[in-house]
Amino acid sequence: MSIEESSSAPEPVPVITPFRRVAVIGGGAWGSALAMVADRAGRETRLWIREAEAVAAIRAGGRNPFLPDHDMPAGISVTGDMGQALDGADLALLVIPSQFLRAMAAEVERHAAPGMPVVICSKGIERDTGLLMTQVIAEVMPGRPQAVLSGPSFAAEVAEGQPTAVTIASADVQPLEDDEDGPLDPESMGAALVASLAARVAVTLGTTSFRPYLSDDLTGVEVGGAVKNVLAIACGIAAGRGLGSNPRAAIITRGLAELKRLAQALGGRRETVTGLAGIGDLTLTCSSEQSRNFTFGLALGRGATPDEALAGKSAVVEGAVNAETVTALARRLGVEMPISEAVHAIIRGRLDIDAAMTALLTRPIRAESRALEPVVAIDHPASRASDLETTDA
Ligand SMILES: NC(=O)C1=CN([C@@H]2O[C@H](COP(=O)(O)OP(=O)(O)OC[C@H]3O[C@@H](n4cnc5c(N)ncnc54)[C@H](O)[C@@H]3O)[C@@H](O)[C@H]2O)C=CC1
Ligand SMILES: O=C(CO)COP(=O)(O)O
Repeated sequence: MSIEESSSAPEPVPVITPFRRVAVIGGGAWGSALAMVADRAGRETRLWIREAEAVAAIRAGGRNPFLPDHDMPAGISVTGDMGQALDGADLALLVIPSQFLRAMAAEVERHAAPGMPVVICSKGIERDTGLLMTQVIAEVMPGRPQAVLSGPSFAAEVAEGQPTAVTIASADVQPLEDDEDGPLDPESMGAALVASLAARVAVTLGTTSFRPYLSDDLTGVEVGGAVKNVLAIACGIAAGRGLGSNPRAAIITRGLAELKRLAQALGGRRETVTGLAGIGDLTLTCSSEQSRNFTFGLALGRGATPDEALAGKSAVVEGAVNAETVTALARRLGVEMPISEAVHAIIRGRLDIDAAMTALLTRPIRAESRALEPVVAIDHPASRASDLETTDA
């Protein structure tokens, strides 16, 4: 820092008022952990759980079967009554598996106060429509302010209070000055970010162990959360097949290229992909048996069928459904996502794992970066890529 800078008057620190009453809608592992975060941050917290048995278990023994190794703090009020959970709430966190969010959000809309913002904490794309979760919410809760919370955050570690960093994005980050004539002014954008819903949610949930970063790129954040689950299955499959560290690094890196292409095709930004909700969450879930998506892939790689790998599990494996939703969306947009395609084909039983690996490894040889023009594509000497190209649904 220069002498001139250090002697200048300090910038005024903006005061942001946190939300006081937080309703967490969805009491699976992640909703329960986020309720603990809100409680630790000093917010009046209510947790709505769909399963009456889980509500009863918490009331009787203080533990949620969805997060069985952690005590629910007594300060969190747990209920199976949506109206009660939302009564007086000034913020709701929606923590519902992606394929059920539409139905649950419609119920939230019936009980929520007008203008109460919602924070989407689910990671996925809707199967029937191909819509991102923000688009689903815009349809079901029209006009309601919304933010997205995502990033590398295993529920159990958050419940333990392990240091965790997440991204919170909201769309209300408009430049304060008219910059139609030129590039965005970073100062203006920075000021807008501080005044955004994302910032208010961040001060509502931030603690010494839970650190939010702010963004205005909802699309980039959402695509990261949905695609990393599919790639975690790919890494699990490779591990289950007995493959080592080289293949995992290749899947993560080339998977990130797929994630980036899809995010950009949908209007998301490249720097979001290299942030917590992109590469951060991708590396977490691709390298840990704590991930349900990774362990699902592990079972497939060891020879289980998808049904066998999912049997008897109440925990959601978003990537098992999202392999289909992600690849369908990518095809519609003309985006190449060969690893995700391979995962989808394996789950559907259209391609066996060895054939998928060979097909991926023998795709045409091309420049690592598509930024290099013209894009070269040379036939691989051992080409079997046609296996992948014929797996279309
Ligand atoms: N568990 C984690 O570490 C994290 C999970 N997430 C995301 O949070 C979302 C919720 O996941 P978890 O809390 O982990 O779930 P979970 O696997 O712990 O529990 C399953 C959840 O699904 C709900 N559910 C089951 N059938 C339903 C139906 N028909 N309608 C509505 N809800 C139904 C249950 O009530 C329960 O909340 C997912 O999108 C997941 O990707 C995001 C970050 C971390
Ligand atoms: O999203 C998660 C961590 O950020 C949880 O991943 P899994 O659903 O694969 O367990």
